Amino acid sequence: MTHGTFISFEGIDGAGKSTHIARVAELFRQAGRAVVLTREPGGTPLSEKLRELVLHEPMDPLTEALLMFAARREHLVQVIEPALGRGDVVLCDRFTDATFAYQGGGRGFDWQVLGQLERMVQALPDGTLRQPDLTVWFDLDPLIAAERLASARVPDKFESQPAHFFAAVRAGYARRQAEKPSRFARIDAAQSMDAVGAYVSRIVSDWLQRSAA
Ligand SMILES: Nc1ncnc2c1ncn2[C@@H]1O[C@H](COP(=O)(O)OP(=O)(O)O)[C@@H](O)[C@H]1O
Ligand SMILES: Cc1cn([C@H]2C[C@H](O)[C@@H](COP(=O)(O)OP(=O)(O)O)O2)c(=O)[nH]c1=O
Repeated sequence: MTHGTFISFEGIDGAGKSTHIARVAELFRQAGRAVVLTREPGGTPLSEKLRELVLHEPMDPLTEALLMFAARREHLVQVIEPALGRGDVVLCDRFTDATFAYQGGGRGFDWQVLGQLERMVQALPDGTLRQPDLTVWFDLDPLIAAERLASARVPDKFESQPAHFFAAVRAGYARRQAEKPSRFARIDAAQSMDAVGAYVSRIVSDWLQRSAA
């Protein structure tokens, strides 16, 4: 079966993911690859409806985690798996690491239960687990992220959380990286936009070279 390339982009709100994803898409297109640019929660009409709910309605932490995974399941089946089957590059603004970081780290929801949901939702027919081939983690001090966001946009439910919530989310990402170090590329997102952009490009170029070898 053809297998494309699946890259996720992670980090606390305001770390700079959205700024750099379009540039990564361009790099792959220049290399002749078809690119699917998508996001979570979201990426299908139903998942986008679920996104509206989870980003704006207060709810119980289990309900929140289940809706994230429900949106993900739909996204996997409708968009991600077909694209990988065609051999495309899927660039996803957040994936399951965000659930571990936000619902696990930030909200304190049980890490093992999240692992069970992950195995249920991301199981492939051959019994393996769908995971990104590469996860680019924009790591940033929550105080710097808050300064950036203050002048950037109206905050949603998550973005209105206090700095200690984002410190816990950041710790959640660090825990995920420690569990799967080979999948993660950590970027010091406190650097200038140009420096971060150059580093992201280098990571992706290395990836292109490796996948062409
Ligand atoms: N390296 C950087 N230095 C300073 N400001 C940045 C940097 N990267 C992004 N920004 C700004 O910070 C804000 C949040 O960036 P964004 O890419 O939307 O973050 P995210 O998608 O991770 O939430 C935007 O106004 C963006 O222009
Ligand atoms: C995918 C995912 C996102 N989120 C949160 C993180 C973000 O605050 C929010 C939406 O992410 P994002 O698309 O990065 O927001 P924006 O478009 O405003 O940059 O959803 C979770 O809490 N759990 C998840 O599993």
